Amino acid sequence: MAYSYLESSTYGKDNVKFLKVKKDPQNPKKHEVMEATVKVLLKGAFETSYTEADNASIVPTDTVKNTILIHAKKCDTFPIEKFAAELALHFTAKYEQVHGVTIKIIQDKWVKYEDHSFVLESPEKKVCTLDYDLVNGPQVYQMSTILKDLTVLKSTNSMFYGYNKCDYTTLKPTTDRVLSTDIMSTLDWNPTKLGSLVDIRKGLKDHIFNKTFGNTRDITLKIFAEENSPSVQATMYNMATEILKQNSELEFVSYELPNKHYILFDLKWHHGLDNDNELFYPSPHPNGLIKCRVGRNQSKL
Ligand SMILES: O=c1[nH]c(=O)c2[nH]c(=O)[nH]c2[nH]1
Repeated sequence: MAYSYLESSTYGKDNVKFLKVKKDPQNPKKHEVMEATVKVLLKGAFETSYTEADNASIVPTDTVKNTILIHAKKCDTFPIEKFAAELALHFTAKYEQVHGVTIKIIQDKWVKYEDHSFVLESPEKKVCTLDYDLVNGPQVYQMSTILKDLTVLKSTNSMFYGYNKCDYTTLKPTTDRVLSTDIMSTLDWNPTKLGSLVDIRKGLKDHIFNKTFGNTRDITLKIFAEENSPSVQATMYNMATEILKQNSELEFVSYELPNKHYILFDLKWHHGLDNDNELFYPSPHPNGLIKCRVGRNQSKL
Protein backbone atom coordinates (compact mmCIF):
# COMPACT_ATOMS: atom_id res chain seq x y z
CA MET A 1 0.00 0.00 0.00
CA ALA A 2 1.26 3.49 -0.87
CA TYR A 3 2.56 5.52 2.03
CA SER A 4 0.52 8.62 1.13
CA TYR A 5 -2.56 9.69 -0.75
CA LEU A 6 -3.71 12.91 -2.40
CA GLU A 7 -6.12 14.55 0.03
CA SER A 8 -7.05 17.47 -2.24
CA SER A 9 -5.62 19.52 -5.09
CA THR A 10 -6.25 22.44 -7.38
CA TYR A 11 -4.10 24.42 -9.80
CA GLY A 12 -4.23 27.19 -12.37
CA LYS A 13 -2.88 30.69 -13.04
CA ASP A 14 -2.77 33.66 -10.69
CA ASN A 15 -1.94 37.32 -11.35
CA VAL A 16 -3.10 37.35 -14.96
CA LYS A 17 -3.33 41.08 -15.63
CA PHE A 18 -4.97 43.04 -18.43
CA LEU A 19 -6.24 46.49 -19.27
CA LYS A 20 -9.41 46.32 -21.36
CA VAL A 21 -10.47 49.36 -23.35
CA LYS A 22 -14.20 49.20 -24.01
CA LYS A 23 -15.09 51.21 -27.09
CA ASP A 24 -18.44 52.67 -28.02
CA PRO A 25 -18.94 52.25 -31.81
CA GLN A 26 -21.18 55.36 -31.83
CA ASN A 27 -18.53 57.47 -30.04
CA PRO A 28 -15.11 56.16 -31.09
CA LYS A 29 -13.25 58.37 -28.60
CA LYS A 30 -15.54 57.65 -25.65
CA HIS A 31 -14.01 54.76 -23.71
CA GLU A 32 -14.34 52.76 -20.50
CA VAL A 33 -11.30 50.99 -19.09
CA MET A 34 -10.88 48.02 -16.81
CA GLU A 35 -7.57 47.05 -15.26
CA ALA A 36 -7.95 43.61 -13.73
CA THR A 37 -5.99 40.84 -12.06
CA VAL A 38 -7.42 37.36 -12.53
CA LYS A 39 -6.93 34.03 -10.79
CA VAL A 40 -8.42 30.81 -12.19
CA LEU A 41 -7.87 27.52 -10.38
CA LEU A 42 -9.15 24.24 -11.82
CA LYS A 43 -10.61 21.35 -9.83
CA GLY A 44 -11.13 17.88 -11.28
CA ALA A 45 -9.59 14.58 -12.35
CA PHE A 46 -5.93 15.50 -12.05
CA GLU A 47 -4.92 12.97 -9.41
CA THR A 48 -2.48 10.96 -11.54
CA SER A 49 -0.51 14.08 -12.43
CA TYR A 50 0.41 14.29 -8.74
CA THR A 51 0.63 10.61 -7.84
CA GLU A 52 1.99 9.02 -11.05
CA ALA A 53 3.72 11.93 -12.83
CA ASP A 54 1.24 11.47 -15.67
CA ASN A 55 0.67 14.87 -17.28
CA ALA A 56 -1.97 13.72 -19.78
CA SER A 57 -4.86 15.32 -17.94
CA ILE A 58 -3.14 18.64 -17.23
CA VAL A 59 -4.49 21.69 -19.03
CA PRO A 60 -1.30 23.77 -18.73
CA THR A 61 -1.52 26.88 -16.60
CA ASP A 62 -0.19 28.69 -19.66
CA THR A 63 -3.36 27.64 -21.52
CA VAL A 64 -5.42 28.93 -18.60
CA LYS A 65 -3.69 32.31 -18.94
CA ASN A 66 -4.26 32.39 -22.73
CA THR A 67 -7.93 31.57 -22.23
CA ILE A 68 -8.43 34.41 -19.76
CA LEU A 69 -6.87 36.89 -22.21
CA ILE A 70 -8.75 35.67 -25.32
CA HIS A 71 -12.06 35.79 -23.45
CA ALA A 72 -11.19 39.26 -22.11
CA LYS A 73 -10.77 40.38 -25.72
CA LYS A 74 -13.83 38.62 -27.14
CA CYS A 75 -16.32 39.08 -24.27
CA ASP A 76 -17.62 42.01 -22.28
CA THR A 77 -15.63 42.09 -19.02
CA PHE A 78 -18.01 44.63 -17.40
CA PRO A 79 -19.14 43.85 -14.74
CA ILE A 80 -16.50 41.44 -13.38
CA GLU A 81 -19.21 39.11 -12.02
CA LYS A 82 -20.33 38.42 -15.61
CA PHE A 83 -16.75 37.78 -16.72
CA ALA A 84 -16.29 35.35 -13.80
CA ALA A 85 -19.42 33.43 -14.91
CA GLU A 86 -18.11 33.39 -18.49
CA LEU A 87 -14.80 31.83 -17.42
CA ALA A 88 -16.43 29.32 -15.05
CA LEU A 89 -18.83 28.03 -17.70
CA HIS A 90 -16.11 27.93 -20.37
CA PHE A 91 -13.55 25.89 -18.40
CA THR A 92 -16.10 23.39 -17.09
CA ALA A 93 -17.64 22.89 -20.55
CA LYS A 94 -14.45 22.65 -22.63
CA TYR A 95 -12.43 20.04 -20.69
CA GLU A 96 -14.10 16.88 -19.42
CA GLN A 97 -11.46 16.47 -16.70
CA VAL A 98 -12.33 19.92 -15.28
CA HIS A 99 -15.14 19.47 -12.73
CA GLY A 100 -15.06 22.89 -11.13
CA VAL A 101 -13.29 26.22 -10.84
CA THR A 102 -12.36 28.84 -8.29
CA ILE A 103 -12.09 32.33 -9.74
CA LYS A 104 -11.01 35.68 -8.33
CA ILE A 105 -11.04 38.94 -10.28
CA ILE A 106 -9.69 42.17 -8.79
CA GLN A 107 -10.68 45.41 -10.54
CA ASP A 108 -8.76 48.64 -10.01
CA LYS A 109 -10.72 51.85 -9.59
CA TRP A 110 -10.05 53.87 -12.72
CA VAL A 111 -12.55 56.75 -12.77
CA LYS A 112 -13.26 58.61 -15.99
CA TYR A 113 -12.95 62.42 -15.89
CA GLU A 114 -13.00 63.03 -19.68
CA ASP A 115 -14.22 60.84 -22.59
CA HIS A 116 -11.03 58.79 -22.63
CA SER A 117 -9.01 60.01 -19.61
CA PHE A 118 -9.06 58.46 -16.18
CA VAL A 119 -7.85 58.88 -12.59
CA LEU A 120 -6.78 55.87 -10.52
CA GLU A 121 -8.54 56.16 -7.16
CA SER A 122 -6.08 53.74 -5.66
CA PRO A 123 -6.00 51.62 -3.53
CA GLU A 124 -9.79 51.10 -3.66
CA LYS A 125 -10.81 47.92 -5.46
CA LYS A 126 -13.78 45.81 -6.48
CA VAL A 127 -13.28 42.05 -6.22
CA CYS A 128 -15.39 39.10 -7.37
CA THR A 129 -14.89 35.53 -6.18
CA LEU A 130 -16.69 32.56 -7.70
CA ASP A 131 -16.60 28.91 -6.70
CA TYR A 132 -18.42 26.56 -9.04
CA ASP A 133 -18.73 22.77 -9.27
CA LEU A 134 -20.18 21.30 -12.43
CA VAL A 135 -22.05 18.52 -10.57
CA ASN A 136 -24.32 21.12 -8.99
CA GLY A 137 -25.38 22.71 -12.29
CA PRO A 138 -25.24 26.44 -13.09
CA GLN A 139 -27.96 27.26 -10.53
CA VAL A 140 -25.66 26.44 -7.60
CA TYR A 141 -22.46 28.41 -7.01
CA GLN A 142 -20.86 30.65 -4.43
CA MET A 143 -20.32 34.17 -5.66
CA SER A 144 -19.19 37.16 -3.63
CA THR A 145 -18.54 40.77 -4.55
CA ILE A 146 -16.15 42.69 -2.33
CA LEU A 147 -15.55 46.40 -1.80
CA LYS A 148 -11.97 46.69 -0.57
CA ASP A 149 -9.44 49.26 0.65
CA LEU A 150 -11.77 52.24 0.81
CA THR A 151 -10.05 54.24 3.56
CA VAL A 152 -12.23 56.59 5.60
CA LEU A 153 -11.82 58.82 8.64
CA LYS A 154 -14.21 60.90 10.72
CA SER A 155 -12.91 63.56 13.07
CA THR A 156 -15.89 63.52 15.47
CA ASN A 157 -19.26 61.74 15.98
CA SER A 158 -17.62 58.58 17.22
CA MET A 159 -17.72 57.26 20.80
CA PHE A 160 -16.57 54.25 22.79
CA TYR A 161 -17.64 53.77 26.39
CA GLY A 162 -19.46 51.27 28.60
CA TYR A 163 -17.05 48.43 27.77
CA ASN A 164 -15.83 45.73 30.16
CA LYS A 165 -13.36 47.06 32.74
CA CYS A 166 -10.89 44.92 34.70
CA ASP A 167 -7.39 45.06 36.19
CA TYR A 168 -5.93 45.00 32.64
CA THR A 169 -7.90 48.04 31.41
CA THR A 170 -6.14 51.33 30.72
CA LEU A 171 -8.41 52.67 27.93
CA LYS A 172 -10.36 55.81 28.85
CA PRO A 173 -14.00 56.03 27.77
CA THR A 174 -14.71 58.71 25.18
CA THR A 175 -17.73 60.40 23.61
CA ASP A 176 -15.61 62.14 20.96
CA ARG A 177 -12.83 60.34 19.12
CA VAL A 178 -11.32 60.02 15.66
CA LEU A 179 -12.52 56.91 13.83
CA SER A 180 -10.67 55.55 10.80
CA THR A 181 -10.71 52.27 8.90
CA ASP A 182 -10.02 50.55 5.58
CA ILE A 183 -13.41 49.28 4.46
CA MET A 184 -13.71 45.69 3.37
CA SER A 185 -17.31 44.71 2.74
CA THR A 186 -18.16 41.30 1.32
CA LEU A 187 -21.52 40.65 -0.35
CA ASP A 188 -22.51 36.97 -0.65
CA TRP A 189 -25.05 36.50 -3.42
CA ASN A 190 -28.01 34.16 -3.06
CA PRO A 191 -28.06 32.11 -6.31
CA THR A 192 -31.77 31.34 -5.89
CA LYS A 193 -32.58 35.05 -5.92
CA LEU A 194 -29.91 36.16 -8.39
CA GLY A 195 -30.31 33.52 -11.13
CA SER A 196 -28.12 30.96 -12.88
CA LEU A 197 -24.55 31.43 -14.11
CA VAL A 198 -25.99 31.11 -17.63
CA ASP A 199 -28.20 34.17 -17.01
CA ILE A 200 -25.28 36.05 -15.47
CA ARG A 201 -23.08 35.20 -18.47
CA LYS A 202 -25.79 36.54 -20.82
CA GLY A 203 -25.64 39.91 -19.03
CA LEU A 204 -29.19 39.63 -17.67
CA LYS A 205 -27.98 40.52 -14.15
CA ASP A 206 -25.53 43.33 -14.99
CA HIS A 207 -27.90 45.96 -13.62
CA ILE A 208 -28.16 44.13 -10.27
CA PHE A 209 -24.38 43.88 -9.89
CA ASN A 210 -23.89 47.54 -10.74
CA LYS A 211 -26.75 48.77 -8.53
CA THR A 212 -25.81 46.64 -5.52
CA PHE A 213 -22.12 47.54 -5.56
CA GLY A 214 -22.86 51.27 -5.88
CA ASN A 215 -25.49 50.99 -3.17
CA THR A 216 -23.06 49.18 -0.81
CA ARG A 217 -20.49 51.95 -1.22
CA ASP A 218 -23.12 54.68 -0.75
CA ILE A 219 -24.69 53.10 2.37
CA THR A 220 -21.27 52.45 3.91
CA LEU A 221 -20.14 56.05 3.43
CA LYS A 222 -23.51 57.54 4.48
CA ILE A 223 -23.82 55.58 7.74
CA PHE A 224 -20.14 56.15 8.52
CA ALA A 225 -20.65 59.90 8.14
CA GLU A 226 -24.09 60.39 9.65
CA GLU A 227 -24.24 58.02 12.62
CA ASN A 228 -22.85 59.04 16.01
CA SER A 229 -20.98 55.74 16.20
CA PRO A 230 -21.17 53.90 19.56
CA SER A 231 -18.50 51.39 18.37
CA VAL A 232 -17.09 49.87 15.20
CA GLN A 233 -19.15 46.76 15.99
CA ALA A 234 -22.50 48.60 16.11
CA THR A 235 -21.76 50.74 13.06
CA MET A 236 -20.73 47.84 10.81
CA TYR A 237 -23.83 45.88 11.85
CA ASN A 238 -26.05 48.85 10.91
CA MET A 239 -24.33 49.13 7.54
CA ALA A 240 -24.77 45.42 6.77
CA THR A 241 -28.43 45.49 7.85
CA GLU A 242 -29.22 48.43 5.59
CA ILE A 243 -27.49 46.76 2.62
CA LEU A 244 -29.50 43.54 3.19
CA LYS A 245 -32.71 45.61 3.40
CA GLN A 246 -32.07 47.31 0.08
CA ASN A 247 -30.67 44.34 -1.88
CA SER A 248 -32.84 41.21 -1.81
CA GLU A 249 -30.40 39.17 -3.97
CA LEU A 250 -27.83 39.11 -1.14
CA GLU A 251 -27.75 36.35 1.45
CA PHE A 252 -25.01 37.68 3.76
CA VAL A 253 -23.12 40.92 4.16
CA SER A 254 -19.78 40.85 5.98
CA TYR A 255 -17.45 43.57 7.14
CA GLU A 256 -13.82 43.35 8.12
CA LEU A 257 -12.63 46.65 9.58
CA PRO A 258 -9.31 47.56 11.17
CA ASN A 259 -9.73 50.20 13.86
CA LYS A 260 -6.82 52.50 12.93
CA HIS A 261 -5.99 54.31 16.12
CA TYR A 262 -5.27 58.04 16.29
CA ILE A 263 -3.99 58.79 19.78
CA LEU A 264 -4.41 62.19 21.38
CA PHE A 265 -1.08 63.84 22.23
CA ASP A 266 -0.83 64.96 25.84
CA LEU A 267 0.51 68.54 25.53
CA LYS A 268 -0.11 69.54 29.16
CA TRP A 269 3.67 69.54 29.77
CA HIS A 270 3.84 72.75 27.65
CA HIS A 271 2.43 75.48 29.94
CA GLY A 272 -0.64 73.28 30.57
CA LEU A 273 -1.66 73.42 26.85
CA ASP A 274 -5.11 71.85 26.29
CA ASN A 275 -5.12 69.56 23.21
CA ASP A 276 -8.90 70.01 22.70
CA ASN A 277 -9.09 66.95 20.36
CA GLU A 278 -7.01 68.66 17.68
CA LEU A 279 -3.61 66.94 17.49
CA PHE A 280 -3.34 63.15 17.22
CA TYR A 281 -0.59 60.61 16.70
CA PRO A 282 -1.40 58.23 13.77
CA SER A 283 -0.42 54.96 15.44
CA PRO A 284 0.80 52.45 12.81
CA HIS A 285 0.34 49.47 15.12
CA PRO A 286 -1.27 47.68 16.73
CA ASN A 287 -4.75 48.12 15.26
CA GLY A 288 -8.09 46.72 16.36
CA LEU A 289 -9.61 44.24 13.89
CA ILE A 290 -13.35 43.77 13.93
CA LYS A 291 -15.32 41.41 11.75
CA CYS A 292 -18.93 40.34 11.37
CA ARG A 293 -21.16 38.44 8.96
CA VAL A 294 -24.79 39.47 8.94
CA GLY A 295 -27.70 37.41 7.60
CA ARG A 296 -31.39 37.89 7.10
CA ASN A 297 -33.89 36.67 9.70
CA GLN A 298 -36.07 33.88 8.27
CA SER A 299 -39.20 36.04 8.59
CA LYS A 300 -37.57 38.76 6.44
CA LEU A 301 -36.75 36.46 3.50
O1 LIG B 1 -15.18 50.55 18.38
C1 LIG B 1 -14.38 49.95 19.13
N1 LIG B 1 -14.55 48.64 19.39
C2 LIG B 1 -13.71 47.92 20.21
O2 LIG B 1 -13.90 46.70 20.44
C3 LIG B 1 -12.63 48.63 20.78
N2 LIG B 1 -11.63 48.25 21.63
C4 LIG B 1 -10.87 49.35 21.84
O3 LIG B 1 -9.82 49.38 22.55
N3 LIG B 1 -11.36 50.42 21.16
C5 LIG B 1 -12.47 49.99 20.49
N4 LIG B 1 -13.34 50.62 19.67
